[in-house]
Amino acid sequence: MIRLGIIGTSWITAMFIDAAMKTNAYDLTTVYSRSQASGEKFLASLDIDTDNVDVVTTLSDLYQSIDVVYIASPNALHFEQAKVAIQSGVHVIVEKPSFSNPTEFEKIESLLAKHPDVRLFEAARHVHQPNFKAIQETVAKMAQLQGATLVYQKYSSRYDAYLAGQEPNVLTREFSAGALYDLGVYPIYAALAVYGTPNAVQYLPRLLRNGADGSGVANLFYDNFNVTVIFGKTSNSYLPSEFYGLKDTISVSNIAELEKVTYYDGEGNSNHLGDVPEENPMIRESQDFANIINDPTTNHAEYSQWFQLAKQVNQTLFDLRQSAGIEFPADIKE
Ligand SMILES: NC(=O)C1=CN([C@@H]2O[C@H](COP(=O)(O)OP(=O)(O)OC[C@H]3O[C@@H](n4cnc5c(N)ncnc54)[C@H](OP(=O)(O)O)[C@@H]3O)[C@@H](O)[C@H]2O)C=CC1
Ligand SMILES: O=C1CO[C@H](CO)[C@@H](O)[C@@H]1O
Repeated sequence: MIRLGIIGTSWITAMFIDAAMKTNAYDLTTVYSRSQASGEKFLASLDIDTDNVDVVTTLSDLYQSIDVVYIASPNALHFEQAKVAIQSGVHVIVEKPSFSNPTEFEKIESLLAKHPDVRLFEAARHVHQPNFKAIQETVAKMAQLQGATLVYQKYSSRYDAYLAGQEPNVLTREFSAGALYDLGVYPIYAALAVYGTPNAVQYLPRLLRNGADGSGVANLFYDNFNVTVIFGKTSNSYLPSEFYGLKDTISVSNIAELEKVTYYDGEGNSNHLGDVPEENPMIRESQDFANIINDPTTNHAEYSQWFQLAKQVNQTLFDLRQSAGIEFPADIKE
């Protein structure tokens, strides 16, 4: 069993733990929280046997007792927490977006080179779903690609707090957040996983009063087509995403959740691709990561592919941000 520790005690961590337990590959051993009380409260909220789980409040206590850490803290904290994990010989599963900028990513890559037995995964759950593989395989068969329109726009419960005058982490540049890094990362990941790295990018954001982006439209320019990406945290969209061949189209109900994937041929006849996803969308990624931790040699090519994709996404998010003049304090810390 892989000894799992976690950082971050919000709902997404509970979902990851549920997924990890369902794979039967992990054993939750340690919860890290800034406060003992909130760590214990989180532990008590889990629907699993937690008798042998410790709550700790320092990273050194966390990292001495685990094989892998799942990091779901605000984005700007990922770098330091992952760095110390790697230095401690602990594998890392870091939530999207993994790091604030390419400088942080490259520092992590250099550190990993000094710790060759340690693996780092970005938790981009959608690209591990069978329905995502169905999209990739179908696009690969399409004649004369014409690009895509990808949408992920979801009203943030934290936008209520913002409107009431507060500064929730996910809507601030201080925590390397905003619409592009929080939600845009899903369609950007999808575009790069399907089409590779774009030649050029452009981002037109709508900024909040604090300079973070609340919503926006991005364009990714490839040799023969463009990908338009629409995302935001200030309203809900029910538009599907689409990938275009010359006459045929793949329509996806939601590019992050991938509940329904439909193929339309040139005459408009449709058929469903893939399957109904599991209720917990993190099961596939946690299983994929466990396979690599348990057998790093056999699964090395797959690991390298994901790592390179994570690196390209990190660079693309940064380039998009640069094109819009959005700076994060983490860029200055470089
Ligand atoms: N894959 C997915 O579907 C999702 C992924 N995410 C990702 O998970 C990560 C966390 O997001 P989210 O839960 O919204 O983040 P939050 O702002 O809610 O913070 C998460 C946790 O981090 C700790 N924390 C909060 N503020 C601070 C701070 N100022 N300093 C240090 N620690 C802090 C808290 O844990 P404690 O108090 O116990 O220390 C908190 O529970 C992000 O990277 C996000 O992108 C988020 C939602 C869904
Ligand atoms: O990845 C994510 C998916 O949805 C959440 C909100 O519902 C986001 O805030 C989050 O970061």
